[in-house]
Amino acid sequence: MARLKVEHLTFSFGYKTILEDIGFELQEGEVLSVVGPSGGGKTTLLRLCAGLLDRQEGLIENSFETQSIAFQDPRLLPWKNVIDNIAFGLKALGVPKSEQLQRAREIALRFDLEEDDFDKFPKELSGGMSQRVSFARALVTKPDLLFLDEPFSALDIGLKRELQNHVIELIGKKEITIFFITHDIMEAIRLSDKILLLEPDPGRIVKTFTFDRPQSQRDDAYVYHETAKLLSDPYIIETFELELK
Ligand SMILES: Nc1ncnc2c1ncn2[C@@H]1O[C@H](COP(=O)(O)OP(=O)(O)OP(=O)(O)O)[C@@H](O)[C@H]1O
Repeated sequence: MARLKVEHLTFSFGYKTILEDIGFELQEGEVLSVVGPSGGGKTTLLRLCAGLLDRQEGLIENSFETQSIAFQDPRLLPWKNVIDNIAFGLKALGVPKSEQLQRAREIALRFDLEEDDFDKFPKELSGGMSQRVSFARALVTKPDLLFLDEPFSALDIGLKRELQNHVIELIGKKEITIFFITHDIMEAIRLSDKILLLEPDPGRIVKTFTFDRPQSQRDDAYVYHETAKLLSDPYIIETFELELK
């Protein structure tokens, strides 16, 4: 079974220690979230795990065969239209052109992009549309491991729920493993099997929360209840510097 295993990971930018002695395991089919305050090192951890930054101390073992990443900022190629942006990863995998276009169109429609939008270039798209294109591009290759760096944070509530539901569908089919970073505890509870709480300066994992109920059965009542529970947890209160009322 594939897994991402991290042990005693410590990382610095210059003289500043950003992450200290991080350890966790993400098993195939699981969703693991990292939550914590801004600047705590979440993106740095994701970039290390995805191989975008070189490891300094500690161990990272990633045995997933394929992976992709969706970032908060869509990072579309400005000279390619919607469909070619989505198909870009398939081209790199050597998928024939006609199949690239067919798969890109299918996923674009599933993400509620319209035929009229397919020929548009990134500068002609709204923020929400760009985000959907970016998300479609990450998923079109059917990666075994998906890294999500706050991909929903700039979206309106309707669109956020829609994309989250799409992720929940994939999770239900056990088709994907997800490493997810977010500021949003409610979002993390909706989607995750496990949440790691990252305390800043230097970034350390101070607590792990686990959720047994399948994501497809987490209704609003469950999510609100679990959120309220987490928001009264002393580690969450201290890490996010929440004031008790
Ligand atoms: N390339 C870099 N060079 C130097 N310092 C960096 C670099 N990238 C990030 N940092 C610093 O590392 C720390 C952690 O940043 P990181 O982006 O990982 O945090 P984060 O928890 O993802 O924050 P946010 O939630 O705001 O995105 C910050 O102090 C940031 O200024």
